[in-house]
Amino acid sequence: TRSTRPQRLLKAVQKHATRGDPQSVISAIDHFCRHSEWAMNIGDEKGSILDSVVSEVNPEKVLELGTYCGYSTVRIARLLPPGARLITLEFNADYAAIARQVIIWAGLEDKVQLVEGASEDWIPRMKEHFGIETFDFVFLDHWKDRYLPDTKLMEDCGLLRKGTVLLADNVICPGVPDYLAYVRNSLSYKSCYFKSHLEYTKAEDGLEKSVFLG
Ligand SMILES: CNc1ncnc2c1ncn2[C@@H]1O[C@H](/C=C/CNC(=O)c2cc(-c3ccc(F)cc3)cc(O)c2O)[C@@H](O)[C@H]1O
Ligand SMILES: [Mg+2]
Repeated sequence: TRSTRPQRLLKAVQKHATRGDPQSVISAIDHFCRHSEWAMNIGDEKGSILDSVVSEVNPEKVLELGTYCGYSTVRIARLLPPGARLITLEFNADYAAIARQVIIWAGLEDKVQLVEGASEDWIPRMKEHFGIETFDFVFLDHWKDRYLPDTKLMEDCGLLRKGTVLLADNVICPGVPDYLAYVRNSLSYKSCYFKSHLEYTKAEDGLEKSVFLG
């Protein structure tokens, strides 16, 4: 049967990227998505904004919601200091299998823990299962109608501390209106918008950075 797009994306990584070189993995995926098949990776333009926020926060404990093929996982993990850990949640087994291979190709498997499961099931288990008290940085890029409920769940589970940074993809396209209204109106967040473009296109999109104030 015909291969899937994530399988073809992984093939492109294994063909064009150098094992152990995260930048070459990023470039191979961006080239594939720009010249062969569009895929819903954050991409190079918004990816540079992600890079700058991660570098500014310099987090020890990172949570990513929605791994997909692992593109943003690699972007984030390549910038983390030694000993820092990134937990990424992905409930689609096929995508998780591809992402595992992409992360290994980038040589970042020691910094990344890919958990195959749903965010709503695993957020409440971060403390007892992973020994995580609070996260320093959270990247939201899963189903758009889940950003808000999962943010409230992270609050309720005590996983956010004064200064935790949430960075949300796609706040314009496809859009996350309920989440945006919440973080922009809540007295518990200081929020700002980074205007950009939908990955590999000229359409407007952007990232919302929200600092939890406790
Ligand atoms: C709900 N709990 C969950 N727990 C664990 N993993 C979850 C998950 N929800 C979704 N996922 C996974 O995250 C990923 C979902 C991402 C959803 N993203 C989008 O829909 C999206 C869509 C677009 C998009 C934009 C314009 C357009 F015309 C078409 C698509 C662009 C993006 O950057 C996107 O992120 C998948 O791998 C899915 O299996
Ligand atoms: Mg996205």
